Formats: sequence, structure tokens, C-alpha cells
Amino acid sequence: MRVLLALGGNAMTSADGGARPEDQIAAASTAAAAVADLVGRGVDVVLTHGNGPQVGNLLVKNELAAAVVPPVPLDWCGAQTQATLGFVLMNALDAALRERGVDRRTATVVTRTLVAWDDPGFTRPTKPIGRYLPAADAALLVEHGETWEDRGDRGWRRVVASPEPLEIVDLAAVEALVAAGFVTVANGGGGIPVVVDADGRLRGVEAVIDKDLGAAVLARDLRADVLVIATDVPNAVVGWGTPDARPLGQVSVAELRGIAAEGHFASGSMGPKVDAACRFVERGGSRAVITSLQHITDALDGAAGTVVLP
Ligand SMILES: Nc1ncnc2c1ncn2[C@@H]1O[C@H](COP(=O)(O)OP(=O)(O)O)[C@@H](O)[C@H]1O
Ligand SMILES: NC(=O)OP(=O)(O)O
Repeated sequence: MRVLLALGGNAMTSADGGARPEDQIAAASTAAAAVADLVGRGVDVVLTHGNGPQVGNLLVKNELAAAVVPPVPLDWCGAQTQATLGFVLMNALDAALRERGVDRRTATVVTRTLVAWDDPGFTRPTKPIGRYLPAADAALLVEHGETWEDRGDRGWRRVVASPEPLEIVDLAAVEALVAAGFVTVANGGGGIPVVVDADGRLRGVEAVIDKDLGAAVLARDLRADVLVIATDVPNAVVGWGTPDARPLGQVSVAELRGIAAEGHFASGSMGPKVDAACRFVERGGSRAVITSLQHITDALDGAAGTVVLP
């Protein structure tokens, strides 16, 4: 069985959202243990990951240091997060595989994803990145031209352009590594967004793709049997935050689309996960799962998580 496992930003930082190197190394180690268990059971795992906290933090560093060293654009920051998180994940995976006596190598592909130059996402920022701030601090940055959004209890968060992922440019490289037996990390942060210029060249664009929507494209193109979206909650929940909250177990894609249309899944968090799971199944995937890292093995056995079926 081939599984495309998408690790959320929450699986790559500490429980309180900490993104210090030690937080990320510890979180990667927890995620790697779950992945190595699956690989040890004979599951063919391809990994992708979020980069929202990390890419937002890098952007801030660039902006603060702009008077001293040349700042780099957001797509460069995205590429840097793929490399850094790939490196952290490979170290963690190598150790977890070795501890279990599983003889598999790891690799990371710096992956570009094609987007349309005229995607409406470029004019209407929707992707939350970086740290949370109190409303008053966010208001100061809005005065400087940034777009910030109220994200509820945790505060305000910067939002940036997030175009639709159309095609994984480096799919062949990912396929070659997977076929050669590497546990492969690819398309981190949904892929580095690129457009085709008039002269046919690829050029990076300043945006952050939603990693769950990118994962749905990669899972389809790798002909994965299952897309697993790992986050910090065991299920997608109908009536989230209300006394009538009800975790979803097995659900058909048509039923889940109907529930989503009623507004049960927040944009920028559970909304894109549900959309990605539905897209994968609608495009021929046999199963998509939304659950927490702790439950992925049970979820693959159909005993946990929100399992989306045709
Ligand atoms: N209907 C819902 N069911 C479950 N979780 C929800 C729902 N609506 C919003 N959420 C929030 O979505 C979060 C997961 O999304 P997100 O924080 O973007 O995850 P990740 O960083 O792991 O990709 C949960 O922690 C929860 O707070
Ligand atoms: N690129 C992206 O969707 O990252 P997060 O999952 O960390 O928000």
C-alpha cells in the first residue's frame, strides 16, 4: 500500500506552537516514530509537510535584516523551509528507522509546483503564516501594508497569497526516488509556487501554497492508495466548538461536501484539509484520512480518524 502522509504545521512545532529549532527537532522525532512504524509494517510512505509557521518566521527575519543584507522573496523563503524541514525530517526518520531495524534510506526533493499567473489567490490573500500577534500589534503591521486576519483565540496572523496547485513540476524526481526505495520527503509547504513566463521559463512567485491541497495533487499523481492528513485533532468535527460537536468517522465524499457547504470547517485550518481529502477521492483516490499523528496506524485500519470514501 502506498500512502502520502501530509504532516501539518502542528506536527512540526511544539504543542504551544513553539518553532525554535529544538521544538521542531522534537516534533519531527515524534512524527518520524509514527512514520517508521508504518514503514516497518510494509507501508510505502511518501511524506509532505506544512511550512506556515516557518516560512512566516523567515519572512520576518528577511524584513528585519533588509537594511543590512539583501532580503529574498517569499518563494525563496519557501524553498529554504523545504530544505531545512527536509533535513530535520531525514535526521529524525533515519534514527527512527534504524531503531526499528528497518533498512531504508531517506531523501528530500526541493519541489516546484505550477500555479496560474492569474490565479485569484494573488489578489485575495488567504494563507495564514508565521506567528500569532495581539490585535493591536497586528494593526501596526497592517498600517505598513501587510494583510492580517483575526484567527480567533490565539490572536491575529499574517495572510499571504495562496494560488491553487496545478501540477507537481518535479514529480518525476519524486517518483524515481520512491521507486528506488527511498522514504521521500517532497512538496513541502505545498511546493514552491512557480509560473511559466512568456518565454517558457519557470519563475518563482511570492505566495505560499496550501500544503494539503498540494498533497492532494501529489497523492493523485503518485497514484497513492491513501492520502493521510495528520494534524493535532483526531477527527474533523461537525459543529466544532459548539455543545453539539460530533466527530466524523467514515463519510462519503458527497456527504462530506454537503457538510462543508454548511460551513462546519474553518478556512485556513480544517477547511483546506477537508477540501484536499475530497479532491483526492473525487479524482480517483480510494481513501483519504484526516486524523492526528497518534492515530494514523489505527486510521489506516479503519479504526480511527475521519475516513473519506468514494
Ligand atoms: N470543524 C473542525 N473540526 C476539527 N478541527 C477544526 C475544525 N474547524 C477548525 N478546526 C481547527 O483546525 C485545526 C487544524 O488545522 P491547522 O491548525 O491548520 O492544522 P495543521 O497545522 O496541523 O495543518 C485544529 O487544531 C482545530 O483547531
Ligand atoms: N503551506 C502550508 O499549508 O503550511 P501549514 O500547513 O503549516 O499551514
